[in-house]
Amino acid sequence: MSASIIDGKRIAKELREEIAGRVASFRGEHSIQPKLVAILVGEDPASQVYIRNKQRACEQAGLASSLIRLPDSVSQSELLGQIEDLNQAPDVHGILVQLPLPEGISADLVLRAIRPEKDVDCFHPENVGMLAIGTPRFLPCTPAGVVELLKRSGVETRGAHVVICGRSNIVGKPLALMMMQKGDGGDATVSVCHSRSRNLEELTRQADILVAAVGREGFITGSMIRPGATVIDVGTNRSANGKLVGDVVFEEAVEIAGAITPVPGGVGPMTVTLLLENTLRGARRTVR
Ligand SMILES: Nc1nc(=O)c2c([nH]1)NC[C@@H]1CN(c3ccc(C(=O)N[C@@H](CCC(=O)O)C(=O)O)cc3)C=[N+]21
Repeated sequence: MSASIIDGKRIAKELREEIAGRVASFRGEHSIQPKLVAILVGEDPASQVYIRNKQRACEQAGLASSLIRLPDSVSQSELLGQIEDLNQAPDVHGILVQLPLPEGISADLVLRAIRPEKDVDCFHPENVGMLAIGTPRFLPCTPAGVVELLKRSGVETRGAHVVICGRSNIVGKPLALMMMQKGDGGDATVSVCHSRSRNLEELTRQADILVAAVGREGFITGSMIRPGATVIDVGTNRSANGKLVGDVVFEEAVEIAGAITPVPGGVGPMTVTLLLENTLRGARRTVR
């Protein structure tokens, strides 16, 4: 048996074209070009890939984007000053500060400094709170990308047991919130596993949908997957040979799963696409 491959690249392209259409009509109606500004501190290689793809995607969808590069040595207060300028700028609708940040800068403080109405990552505590109570302002890009990918590949989440490996604030935790929510793309029974979980394999084998969001190459092996399950690989790890790899041992998993996302070409392109959607949403707010 061999799993069907969920083509994130193709699905992201489809969604991107839809967004481009909506951006065009928004621009026509309001004469405003939605704009995203990303701040990159230092030279994190994973962030470089993300930034490159983001810039290109913005261009293709008709969004304005710019990148502010700051040196590793930048002080926290300088960074906060930059953010405040962007908070005030009327032509900026989305602000994204690339993570991880260098030592000596508090990510917590920085993320709180971003004006919640421009927080296209959905990392600000106010936006996380709104998501948690079911009245989201933005949907966080990677979790929303996962939900959209499942929806568009016909994987039913309603009543399904979703097992998420990883409890980060960026992926595991918000994805759990979204998938347990009432309604379309949600209504799942959600379990969240992490490094302290006992009998991990016993838990993952119960999954109808298994999400790997651990950040460790080779973490999910074939024996952890129930035959026929859908496997979503959120990992973006840099392998020893320089290649981008996920958390799942793909060659094993593809023989057991019913459907599986590859890395690259799975969740990654969806993350970038949902960022475009959020930037448009940020711009919409200013005309309402
Ligand atoms: N504030 C913040 N928000 C983030 O969402 C965030 C971040 N910081 N820091 C870095 C990580 C990493 N990340 C990726 C997103 C897309 C791809 C992506 O497009 N991957 C493609 C392309 C791979 C390639 O071009 O080689 C793929 O998997 O097919 C990769 C990595 C977002 N992150």
